[in-house]
Amino acid sequence: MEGIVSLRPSTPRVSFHFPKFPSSRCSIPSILRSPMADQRICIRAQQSDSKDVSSTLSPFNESEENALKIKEWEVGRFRDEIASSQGIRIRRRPPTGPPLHYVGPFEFRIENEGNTPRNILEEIVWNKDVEVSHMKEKKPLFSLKKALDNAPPARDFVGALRASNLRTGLPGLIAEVKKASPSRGVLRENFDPVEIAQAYEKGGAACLSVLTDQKYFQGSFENLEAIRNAGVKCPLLCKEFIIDAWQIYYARTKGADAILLIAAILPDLDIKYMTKICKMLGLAALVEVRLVHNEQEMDRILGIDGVELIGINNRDLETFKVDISNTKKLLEGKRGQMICEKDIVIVGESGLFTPADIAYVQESGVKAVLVGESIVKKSDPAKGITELFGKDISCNFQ
Ligand SMILES: O=P(O)(O)OC[C@@H](O)[C@@H](O)c1c[nH]c2ccccc12
Repeated sequence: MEGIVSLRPSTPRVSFHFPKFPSSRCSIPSILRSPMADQRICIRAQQSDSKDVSSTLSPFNESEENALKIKEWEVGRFRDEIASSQGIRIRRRPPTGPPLHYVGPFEFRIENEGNTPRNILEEIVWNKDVEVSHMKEKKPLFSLKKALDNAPPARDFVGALRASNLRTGLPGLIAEVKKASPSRGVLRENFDPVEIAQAYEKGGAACLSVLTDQKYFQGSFENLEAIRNAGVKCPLLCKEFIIDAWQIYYARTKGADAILLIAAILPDLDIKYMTKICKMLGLAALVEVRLVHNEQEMDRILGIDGVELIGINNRDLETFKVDISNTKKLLEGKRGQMICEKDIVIVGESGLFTPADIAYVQESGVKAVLVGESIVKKSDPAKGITELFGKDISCNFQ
């Protein structure tokens, strides 16, 4: 693949080609030998007959602020490069050209795929990046750390799922409090999060998942907080697109007992780091992999120590396609053995509507399910749970 660099000096325009990324992307040497370094060399070579060019081109002569911008830009490119070596196609931010001062008097631009997200997941992540940076300005980490002292205690999310599985002989239910989604639109007009949460608890849910993303799911942290403060005993998963460790602290201050980490967005190092933060805060981390076309994500996550809970999302968040039929294939053989050895709880997520769906994922090795649409749409969500499982799983019943 070739990238094109255009230099637009006040004098004649110069443009030339350079290899955009080295083909092998995983080794450290390829990272150290960054495309940026190649560009610098090219630019210097192109400009070598003009006077004093190397000094104006060198970032080391820029002001500190410019040098910082350049570093940030380079770090962003390295991060995307590392992510891409792990099969992650989601870019954390819209691609931008390097800071203008990178080449001194020249305007420097890389032609890229444009600043349009490639799919809905990438769009959500780009929006989240802006949203989180605003939130961080309002509540810096040190103030969140102080607020942790007043947060309600974290409860055992994974323990509740295991206990429910033992009690009912069926997968433990994580019932989702979700008003809307980009793929299904508004699911419930008359939406009272606390009422729904209480109905789920009454119906036998082991845990709840509360959407907090506002823009795409019409959720909120207020909903999470209200459910926690209403005295609902089921442990709560904060269903958010986490791209920054700050969000984990924030979720905890709002009463979350677990958070979601999406393998399609986060490179291994982020997952390792964030899992450790969760442990430190007493939170469970549900690490989500996609079922559709994706064994690589499962293998990546199985290779990370300390992961206790893996969700297999039957919906591909890039295309919205739902398919549960590969669950069995993904969980058999060596992977199944590893899951057993590590005592990992597998959660089947999305697109589950009938007792037959539940039976199928259970036979495949799933010990818990995450369900939204099929129960949140019901006028009585507690009854919806009984219909979904084909039997009453509430505590009162047994
Ligand atoms: O409503 P459903 O099809 O039962 O799906 C629930 C849940 O799995 C889904 O909302 C979900 C799974 N992973 C996510 C990540 C972000 C937002 C939402 C999700």
